[in-house]
Amino acid sequence: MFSHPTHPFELTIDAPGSKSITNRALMLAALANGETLLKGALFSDDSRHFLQCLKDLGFDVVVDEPAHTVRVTGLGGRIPKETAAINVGSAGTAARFLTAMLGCAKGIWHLDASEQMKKRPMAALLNTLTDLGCRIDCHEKEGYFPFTIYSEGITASEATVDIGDSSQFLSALLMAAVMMDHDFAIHITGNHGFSYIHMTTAMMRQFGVEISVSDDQTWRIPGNAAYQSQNYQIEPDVSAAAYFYGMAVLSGGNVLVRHVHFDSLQGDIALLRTFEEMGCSAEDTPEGIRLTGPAQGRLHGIDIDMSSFSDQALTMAAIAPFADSPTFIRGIGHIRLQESDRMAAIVENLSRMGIHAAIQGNDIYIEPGTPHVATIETYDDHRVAMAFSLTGLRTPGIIISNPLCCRKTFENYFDVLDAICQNYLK
Ligand SMILES: O=C(O)C1=C[C@@H](OP(=O)(O)O)[C@@H](O)[C@H](O)C1
Ligand SMILES: C=C(OP(=O)(O)O)C(=O)O
Repeated sequence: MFSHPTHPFELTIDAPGSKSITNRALMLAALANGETLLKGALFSDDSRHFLQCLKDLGFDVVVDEPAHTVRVTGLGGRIPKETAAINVGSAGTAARFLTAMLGCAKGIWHLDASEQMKKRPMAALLNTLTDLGCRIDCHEKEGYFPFTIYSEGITASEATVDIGDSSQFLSALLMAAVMMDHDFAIHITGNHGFSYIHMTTAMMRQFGVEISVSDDQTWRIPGNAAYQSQNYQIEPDVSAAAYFYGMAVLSGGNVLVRHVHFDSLQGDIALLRTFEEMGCSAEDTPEGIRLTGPAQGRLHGIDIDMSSFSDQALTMAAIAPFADSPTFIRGIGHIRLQESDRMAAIVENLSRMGIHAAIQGNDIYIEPGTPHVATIETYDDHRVAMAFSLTGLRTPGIIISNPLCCRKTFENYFDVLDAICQNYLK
């Protein structure tokens, strides 16, 4: 439950390590040859599952949580065990990346997941791996977790994958393709934002593998490619930082999140440019970006394609009612397939607060208004919980049901929020 800020926020704060970068770096480190030290790693349910999966596959992984580091000893593309059972929890990244990695490795692999992840799409990736020669037995429902992969390794030289449901399918295959010792090409079908694919190729480059792309349609990975072990600094999570920046937007104050910069690998950084268009100002200082919110009543609605930073659709939806004109969030149809049906979660929770919002195909329309007190149904979705905590800053008394679901990517978000609020709320 929240109450009204008494004065604008003036905040300098740290965000946890990036989930997307941590889980990519874990995969790249495991496939590199030798010891990689990851600094600034995230420790949350998603990365804890990835770490446990690597251990269950036999990798030597040493975690130092207080130091935010992980040491991974990679075996140059080899998996230590020939058969293993892993559980990816609710992490889409672990689910997709490790499925591709094991599909490329000779062995028998049993993969299980949380009840939430069992409902999320895997079929496009499983179809591609089947086309490449793997046998995959799904144990509950065709195209979903849990399943067993029987792989003899991959000898084919090209594959096609449909990324309409998730760009993680392509990211997974790109990173895993380095395990093959021949040239490999991946073609895509389906539409999806490319920001996370660009993150993948940028990180592959940082780990020493250069791949070529034709028209964002075909990716070629050279047969002699190999990841290099190294010391690697993980960026803070911009998707998590967005909730702190949202506090500046709604309180009219300013918030600086340390080490967040506009040259981030993370596409969600585009949210800050969007906030600028809505009336905020952003300054990239050596310490991090400082966002200053507009004076009360000066926040403008926006018509914005968020397909390449759709994790922030919920943040935008929580803020949009306070704008002086309607907001259109476009190109986000795929968020129906994430931790919850996020389009439905937006409309349902806004209407509980008396705000008119409507789904129009792949877009959402939100009218300005004054949200009233309501209980937010989180559907066990961390972003629903964290995003609507922002609405609570302007609508005292909002209740977030099951706030602990934030543990997926930001374990102590509500403790941090509480500590912030002590200074600003009456
Ligand atoms: O590759 C990644 O790290 C991610 C890709 C996106 O998922 P989709 O590609 O399924 O939209 C994003 O929503 C998710 O939080 C992280
Ligand atoms: C969609 C998300 O996660 P995942 O990596 O499980 O797809 C998310 O973090 O908003």
